[in-house]
Amino acid sequence: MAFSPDNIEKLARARADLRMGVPVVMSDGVILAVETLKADRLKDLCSFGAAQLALTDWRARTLKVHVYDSDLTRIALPEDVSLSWVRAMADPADDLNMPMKGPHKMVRDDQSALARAGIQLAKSARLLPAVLCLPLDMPAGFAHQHDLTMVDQAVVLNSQLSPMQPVVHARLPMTVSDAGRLHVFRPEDGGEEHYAVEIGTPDRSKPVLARLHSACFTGDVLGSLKCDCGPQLHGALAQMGEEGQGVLLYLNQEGRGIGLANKMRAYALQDQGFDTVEANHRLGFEDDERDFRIGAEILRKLGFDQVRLMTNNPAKIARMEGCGITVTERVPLQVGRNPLNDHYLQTKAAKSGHLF
Ligand SMILES: Nc1nc2c(ncn2[C@@H]2O[C@H](COP(=O)(O)OP(=O)(O)OP(=O)(O)O)[C@@H](O)[C@H]2O)c(=O)[nH]1
Ligand SMILES: [Zn+2]
Repeated sequence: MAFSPDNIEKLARARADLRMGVPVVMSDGVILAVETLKADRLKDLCSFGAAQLALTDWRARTLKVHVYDSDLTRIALPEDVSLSWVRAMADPADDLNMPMKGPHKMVRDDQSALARAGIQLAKSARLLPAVLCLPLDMPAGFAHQHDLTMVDQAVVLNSQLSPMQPVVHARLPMTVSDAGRLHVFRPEDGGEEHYAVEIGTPDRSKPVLARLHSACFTGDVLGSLKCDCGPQLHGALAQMGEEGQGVLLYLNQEGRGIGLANKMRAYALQDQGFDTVEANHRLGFEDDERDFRIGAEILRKLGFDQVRLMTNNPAKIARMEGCGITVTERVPLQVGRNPLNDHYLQTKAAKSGHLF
């Protein structure tokens, strides 16, 4: 292994830079995340050349802005651009008070890869999916001059998974079973850790009762009534305890992969009357941004390739199968319906195909 950081390690650095508001240089230019943009950096960026604001197609639809690049849109920054204008374009919090933010000058050349990679990096940094981009002729020189991290655009766009490594496991007696064991997995790029709770010693040659649980701080820890996550987490563990074996992956993919801050933005939009899917779209996200390769890889590292999957979500089954895990049976997990999450569960059934 080389002493210097490789391409995937540089991506992890770039994510940290974006979260601090520091620009990141890519193969075709430089980008800045809108969420962490500071006024002086916006001014500097504009002094270097004609910068653009890149938003996803979903955000563009909410703003009624034309989409020329299929999955994203690029808007030339107006001459009198201000930090508050840039933020209002990216963050839907004030859409209802301030619906019109145009007219806009669209960028329509075929150089959209920088914007696409920038948005993808912002998403993986769990920020709003919106970036400022400035195309550059000599990006390496620019990176060197300003002491910025430089990443390969193709590596961002390929979204290769950083391999998950087992860090440690230890016995964990729980109320549902005293034969519990917690495994900690860490991606090689130092990113977010994920956990596996193994109950009993399941036979690796047979399908294991499994649950892929996505973190929900509000539901799992606080007992939120807006979703069914807490009861699903505890219900799944209880069933594994009764059967004497099973594996529950606790995946840190909060908010279906958009992060807790963005999930709370979505909750604020839900208080304005939008449903769970519409709220994600107004923020510029797909309705489900989770990467199921992580769960599949952890299962394989634990020695499992066949599961009896506890879920109501057929898309989860398809995505696990797509990642090479055989789902021999769907085990329904219908718990925790209450008057405050009834509409949320109905929306999941109507729009995401959940089976309740
Ligand atoms: N973006 C967003 N995420 C939410 C919302 N409500 C819950 N979540 C997240 O949704 C995830 C719940 O996913 P899962 O319990 O795996 O649910 P699922 O994919 O619908 O499928 P099941 O296996 O049937 O539970 C957690 O990460 C929650 O934080 C919401 O309104 N918006
Ligand atoms: Zn939840």
